[in-house]
Amino acid sequence: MADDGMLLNFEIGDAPLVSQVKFKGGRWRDRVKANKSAKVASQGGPEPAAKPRAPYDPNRPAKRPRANEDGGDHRPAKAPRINDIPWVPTHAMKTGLVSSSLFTSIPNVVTKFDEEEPAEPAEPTKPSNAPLSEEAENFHTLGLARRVAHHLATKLEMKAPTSIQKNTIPLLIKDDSDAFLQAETGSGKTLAYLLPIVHRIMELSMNEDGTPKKDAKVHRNSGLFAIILAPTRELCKQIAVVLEKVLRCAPWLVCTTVIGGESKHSEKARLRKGVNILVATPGRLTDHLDNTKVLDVGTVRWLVLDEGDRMMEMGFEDDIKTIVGKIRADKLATKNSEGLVLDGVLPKRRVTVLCSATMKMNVQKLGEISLEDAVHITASKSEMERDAAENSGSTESAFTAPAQLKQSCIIVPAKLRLVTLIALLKSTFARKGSVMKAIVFISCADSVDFHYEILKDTAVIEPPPPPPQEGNEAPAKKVDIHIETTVAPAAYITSPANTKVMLHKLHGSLAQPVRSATLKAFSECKDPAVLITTDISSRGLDVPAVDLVIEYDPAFAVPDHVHRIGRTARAGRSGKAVLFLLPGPEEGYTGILSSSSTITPQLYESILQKGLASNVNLPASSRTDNAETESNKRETWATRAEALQLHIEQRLLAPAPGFEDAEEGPKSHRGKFSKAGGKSHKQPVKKDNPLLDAARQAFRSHIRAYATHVREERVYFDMTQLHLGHMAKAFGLREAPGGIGSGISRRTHKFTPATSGQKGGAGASGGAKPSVGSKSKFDDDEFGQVDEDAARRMKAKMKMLSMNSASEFNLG
Ligand SMILES: Nc1ncnc2c1ncn2[C@@H]1O[C@H](COP(=O)(O)OP(=O)(O)OP(=O)(O)O)[C@@H](O)[C@H]1O
Repeated sequence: MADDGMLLNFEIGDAPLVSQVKFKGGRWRDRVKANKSAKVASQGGPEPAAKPRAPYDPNRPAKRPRANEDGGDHRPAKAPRINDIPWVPTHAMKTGLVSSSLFTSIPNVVTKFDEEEPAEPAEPTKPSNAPLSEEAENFHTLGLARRVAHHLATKLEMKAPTSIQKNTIPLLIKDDSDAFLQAETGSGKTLAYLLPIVHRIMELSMNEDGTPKKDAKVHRNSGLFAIILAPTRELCKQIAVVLEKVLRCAPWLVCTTVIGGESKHSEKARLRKGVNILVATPGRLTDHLDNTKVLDVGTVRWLVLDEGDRMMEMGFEDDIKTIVGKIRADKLATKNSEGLVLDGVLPKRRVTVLCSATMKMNVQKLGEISLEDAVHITASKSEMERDAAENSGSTESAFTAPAQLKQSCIIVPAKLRLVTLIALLKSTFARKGSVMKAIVFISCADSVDFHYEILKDTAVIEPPPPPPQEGNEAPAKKVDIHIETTVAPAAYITSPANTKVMLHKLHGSLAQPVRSATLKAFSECKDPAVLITTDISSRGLDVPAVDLVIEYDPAFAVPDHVHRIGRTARAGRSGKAVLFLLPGPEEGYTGILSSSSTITPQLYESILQKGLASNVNLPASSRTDNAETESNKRETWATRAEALQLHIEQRLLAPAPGFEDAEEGPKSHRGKFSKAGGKSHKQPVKKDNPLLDAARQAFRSHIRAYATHVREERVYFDMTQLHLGHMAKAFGLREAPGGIGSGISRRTHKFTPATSGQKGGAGASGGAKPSVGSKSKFDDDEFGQVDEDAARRMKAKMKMLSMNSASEFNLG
């Protein structure tokens, strides 16, 4: 592929390469300039390193004095003009394309950085969501049957409960009140509500000595006792997997899911066979309650609403009202159809449990719909933490990130975002074993698609091996067709230590089997892996070994940020979270985040330096020789960043396959010519590279998504302050494409990711393309609230853009 060629040319600083450059085509001025620089380069001069460049000092204060303010220039040295760089990809010369500098006209960062790297605390921070000490607590002493406690300890390697489990389990075993469970991400809320439910259902078939009854054993047809609702199919599946593991100690009990994405017929068939615990998405359950007669909720004693606030946010309020109403309306059966007495062992009333790590205002509303005299159960906090939470007075601040999670932010100028992201991922995976899994959160599906395409290896996944020949014993390797377009090696992120890093993408516009298979692939990947995703992965997702979360686009609201970063540092494990912010108003955003946790600012320059310090960990396909040569040592991170950006821009501008072939002219012409007996007229038809289209679409969706930050936070995420031209650079584009204005006028903080086709998801977090079975996420009807102010600001922005169309990117 042409891209590969460019990757090869990305190997920089090799003199022999320069002498092979022949400049043809393009504008004559560019050819003359290019020939001049090639001639100079072939005579050994001027090398990038020879240019006067301010040495980079990572320890310098980030509050950068302006150039000459203190007699020196602390900004990265101006990168050489592209035509002066002898290793510039030949394609740029051929087509007369020139890149603008990444380091010019970038806004000042006002955040103050520590002069020195913050010293590591003498003692590592104590995890706040870890299991308690085994000596002090165990599951049996909380009231769980010995059989369950033993199963947890021996089969699931869980010997002691977490704090929220310790506080919830005894209460839900003894008491029949409604409950609101609230604890940090990764603190084990799922088992906190599952274990008491399983324990009490199991009790129906246990003797007093804890042995299973011989005759009256509960089986799958004994009744549906509990329904667990969760907002996304992924989360439902995850809950079902945990439940299945627990139920291995009571194999006579059965759980299943009704979540859509498969035929209703097969879901009905499973319900008909009988089920004791059902995990469902609200939309699908409502459908079954309306249409599936076999679904009898008379015996249901528990209704759990996991991630309740998210369900409200996704527009499931009406479904939840319907479900609660139908369950409550159905008379509570004291005996099941087989005459088994349920009261006394199971709760005497219908118990509702609401669950979340954060509490948005809509949880209160959900509480009003579903809870009656609920007990508020939280994880035990130290006195100091409780005081801090109370003193802060904020409703959201009580919900902090796990204490052991290390948070930092990078203030990156828009133009440098993409190269900084690549540099960060490269340095992250530079050492073997240090980071196994990273999640990158991006605001919309189109942008996820684009970044996946840019970061993946151009040679996608190995084709499936041929079927075994007769006599050939080797079993055929199974390749999951669902992940062919969502899992690929990551070309830019590899290092000599980690030569294989797998890239995954996930968003709500993908078909359900693809989503499930991709998540499974990420979760089970033995190689280091990166997941690029929308907020669809922010809630409840429990993937072991996620060491790093990168918020490349900030969350649309603070609670979403808390959930996103909570994908790491789970159950006492360590983890890091990095937030990308733009210089300017966005820098103030850390103020509202750091009321509950410390966020250390990092210099983007040091990220670039770390990630692009050496040439040897460039994409495998671009390496002609792994040895660190003298010439590539001379390169600086700034020129490497320029080269990387240029390379990406070139990939976008490379002609689409078939561009060089002359194509038939328009049909009408062809007909005319042939009728007249003339020669068939061929004319080249320009086709844009699909990657360029993807970049433009991603850019548009990104800008639209930017407008959907919650109203209170728009002071930090201010559309009017966004430099669209600079932002375009972060998508490998040389100028901002048009077409952003339409649709921007309508926005809402009730953005709804198209997570599953359960609800036609509107909004940015799920992506800016139509979800499965839904309309475009920016369709007018999808938005509940019209923001005329946003429309006005956007129009002004677009006007400004068209006035400045001779932007700095139109250099060619
Ligand atoms: N007692 C325990 N001992 C060890 N590990 C546990 C224990 N309880 C739960 N875990 C593990 O902790 C992880 C997080 O659990 P879970 O997904 O229930 O957290 P959560 O509080 O629901 O998080 P979130 O709010 O992000 O959804 C899981 O991998 C789970 O297996």
